[in-house]
Amino acid sequence: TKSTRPQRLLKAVQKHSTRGDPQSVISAIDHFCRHREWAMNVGDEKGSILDSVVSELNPEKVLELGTYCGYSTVRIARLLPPGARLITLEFNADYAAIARQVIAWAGLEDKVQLVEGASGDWIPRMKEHFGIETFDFVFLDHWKDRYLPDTKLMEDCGLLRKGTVLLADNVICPGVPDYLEYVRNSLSYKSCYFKSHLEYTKAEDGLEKSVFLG
Ligand SMILES: O=C(NC/C=C/[C@H]1O[C@@H](n2ccc(=O)cc2)[C@H](O)[C@@H]1O)c1cc([N+](=O)[O-])cc(O)c1O
Ligand SMILES: [Mg+2]
Repeated sequence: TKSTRPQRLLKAVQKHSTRGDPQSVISAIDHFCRHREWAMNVGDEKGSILDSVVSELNPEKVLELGTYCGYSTVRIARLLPPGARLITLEFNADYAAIARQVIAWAGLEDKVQLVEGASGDWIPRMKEHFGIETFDFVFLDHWKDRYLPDTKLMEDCGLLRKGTVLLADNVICPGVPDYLEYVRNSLSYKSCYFKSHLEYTKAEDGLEKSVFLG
């Protein structure tokens, strides 16, 4: 039977990158997506912006919504200090199986906990199940109609503290208008837009960085 795109992406990682070398994994995925098959990774251009936000923040507790094949998981985890933890939520079991192998190939499994299921089910369980008080950094890159409800859910569950940074992918393409309107108009957030391009294309897209003010 025909392979899936995530399976072909994993094969490209195993063929063209070095085990235990996260940067080579990132480069292999970007090359595959630019020259073989486009895939919905945050990509190299927006990925550099993601890197700078993570490096500046040095977060201890990170939540990623939407693992897919683990590209941004590897980008973030490779920058985390020792002892820092990244929890990444993935709904699709097939994507999760590929992501686990990409994360392991990069040698980052000790920093990453991939949880299978829906964000709406797991966000309310972060405290009792993972012993998380609050997150320092949240990367939103899952279903675009879930960005806003999940942000409100994180607020309601007390998972955001003064200074928690939310970074949202795709605020232009495919777009998340309700989320943007909320974080840009709410008195609880200081928000700013990082203009960039949709991964591996010339179309405009960007990241919205929103600091929770408590
Ligand atoms: O649609 C997009 N992303 C949706 C991602 C969804 C991912 O989040 C997971 N999830 C995890 C937990 C959940 O609760 C729900 C879903 C899904 O199982 C999937 O792995 C998208 C589309 C384009 N595009 O150009 O079309 C570009 C992008 O950068 C994108 O991110
Ligand atoms: Mg995206």
